[in-house]
Formats: sequence, C-alpha cells, structure tokens
Amino acid sequence: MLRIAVPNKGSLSGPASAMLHEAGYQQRKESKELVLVDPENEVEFFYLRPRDIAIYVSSGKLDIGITGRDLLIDSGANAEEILPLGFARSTFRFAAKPGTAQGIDDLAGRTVATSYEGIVDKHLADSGIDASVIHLDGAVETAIELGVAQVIADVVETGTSLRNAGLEVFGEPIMKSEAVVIRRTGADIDDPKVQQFLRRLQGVLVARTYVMMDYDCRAEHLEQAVALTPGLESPTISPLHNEGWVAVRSMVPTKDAQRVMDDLYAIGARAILTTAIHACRL
Ligand SMILES: Nc1ncnc2c1ncn2[C@@H]1O[C@H](COP(=O)(O)OP(=O)(O)OP(=O)(O)O)[C@@H](O)[C@H]1O
Ligand SMILES: O=P(O)(O)OC[C@H]1O[C@H](OP(=O)(O)OP(=O)(O)O)[C@H](O)[C@@H]1O
Ligand SMILES: [Mg+2]
Repeated sequence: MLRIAVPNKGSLSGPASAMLHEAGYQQRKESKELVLVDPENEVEFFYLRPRDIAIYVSSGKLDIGITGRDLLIDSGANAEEILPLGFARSTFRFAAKPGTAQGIDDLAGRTVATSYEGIVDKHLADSGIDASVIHLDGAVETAIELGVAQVIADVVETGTSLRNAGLEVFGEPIMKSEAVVIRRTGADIDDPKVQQFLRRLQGVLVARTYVMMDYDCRAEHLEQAVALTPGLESPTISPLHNEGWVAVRSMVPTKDAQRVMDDLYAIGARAILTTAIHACRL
C-alpha cells in the first residue's frame, strides 16, 4: 500500500482532499478521522498537521505527502518537491508599519516575528543581515501592535490580514509557495504505485486547466484554425458530410477559450463548442 500524508487542517486541507477525491481516491468523511484506508486503490491516507508532513515523509515512514512549498523549506527536512499542485498559492513577505522599513537592510538589529523561522533565518543569513527572530505560532500580524517585534515575515495571499493590521509589505518577496507533492529526497520515484498516483493528480491538473473544443470549418481555413488551436500534440481532423468542410477537435487552455472561440468565429468556423474535461491521462 502506498502511504500518503494529507494536510488535516488549514488552507491546504480542503483543496488537497478535493483534488484526491477528483483523482478517484476515497477521502475521509469527517475531520476527526486521522487515517483512511482505500483498499480498492491500495492507498492509505494519513491526515497530519501541514507543518509535520515533510518530517514524516523525510523519515521514510510515509511514501508521499502533500504540503506547502514554504512549509517544506521551513522544516529543513530531507524531502523534495516532485509535483506542484496549483492551489494554496501564496507569497512569503516581510511587512511592517508603513514608513518604518524599505528593504532588507533595514532589518539589522531589529526583531522579526514569524511562524516560519527556518525560512527567515536562512534568508537573513544568505543576505548577511543580523536580526533577531522570534517564533510565534500564528496571527503574527498582531506582534507589531503589541510591541513584540518591529517586523513580521508571513504568508500573504490577498493581503487582507496585513491591511487589517495596518501593515504593508516591503522588500523583495522571500519566496512563492503553492501546494506540492513531496517525497523523501532521492526516494524511488519509479515505483509504479507512486507513478500511478502522480499520473492521476496530473490528470486532474490537466482537466482543471483545459477544455475540449470542437468546431467545423472550411478546409481552406483549416491551417489558420489549427494555428489557433494547436492542442497538446495535434488536433483531430474528421471529414464532414458537407463537401469542403472538416470537424476539428482540440484541447484549449480554459483561460483562453473565449478569445479562441471569437478568433475561430472570425475566420469562419461555426458550431464551436467547449466541453469540460473530467479526467485524463496524457
Ligand atoms: N490565506 C492563504 N491563502 C493561500 N494559502 C495559504 C494561506 N494561508 C496559508 N496558506 C498556505 O497554506 C500552508 C499553511 O497552512 P495553514 O496556515 O493553514 O497551516 P499552519 O499555519 O501550519 O497551521 P495552523 O495555522 O492551523 O497552525 C502554507 O503552505 C501557506 O503558504
Ligand atoms: O493575505 P491573506 O489573504 O490575508 O492571507 C494571509 C493570512 O493567512 C494565513 O493565516 P492563517 O489563516 O493560516 O492563520 P494563522 O496566522 O493563525 O496561521 C497567514 O498566516 C496570514 O495571516
Ligand atoms: Mg496558518
């Protein structure tokens, strides 16, 4: 059985379980369940704190985990990213009261509050800055108001939490993060069970990113049309009963679909349809 760590709480938990469910795996029915065996797919899911997942995977007791890139790096664990998953996207930034800091050099001699000491310590060391770092478990935005630190380093998505606390970001982003699949560094990625798991998740990613587009066009416009819808490998072209017309089928990035439909219409294509892809193996 493949043993997989899944976040049990927080921003990563819901989307991770939703993706696994979309990939055909059973998922727990209630948030108190800590382990779930999916015998049909020969997988065992362990619902763990997001912060602990890299540690478990690096120990080799679990084969694979889903966590945040920032949490992986912060942990310093002997684990590595093998597939980015496109959700729980965030940046990791310094923030302070407006006008109190412009760049990393302003941190010298100051105190930085964070839940991600590993990332901050390394970033300060790499930048040659001597600052104190204080660890807080969460809600670090409040640390400045309460005088525990002059600067915070935290996850920023919409920026709402910072605005609400009267803070603003400064300096370059320390890192960009998203949910990722991890394994122990150097672990066997050729294991067929691991490969099958990754293919399933890749299938979900593709299904989320592309739509299937079908349309009819005159044979003389085919090259122009195909240039607009090159697909992943090559579009499927079928003859129509009407002489001089062909039907085209191709995958198109969802974000481009409306523009591509307009452009196809403009060159004379008709009966342009898009349909959702529910699953795929490329
Ligand atoms: N508002 C957000 N939007 C997107 N991703 C986020 C957001 N907050 C956190 N994340 C991402 O989720 C992961 C951390 O999740 P979360 O903050 O829920 O866990 P935690 O802080 O370790 O746990 P907890 O806060 O429950 O103690 C990180 O990868 C982080 O980048
Ligand atoms: O830019 P925003 O969209 O406001 O998102 C960022 C906030 O989300 C996370 O907090 P979380 O909800 O995990 O609480 P925590 O601080 O207790 O970890 C993070 O620590 C920020 O506070
Ligand atoms: Mg949090």
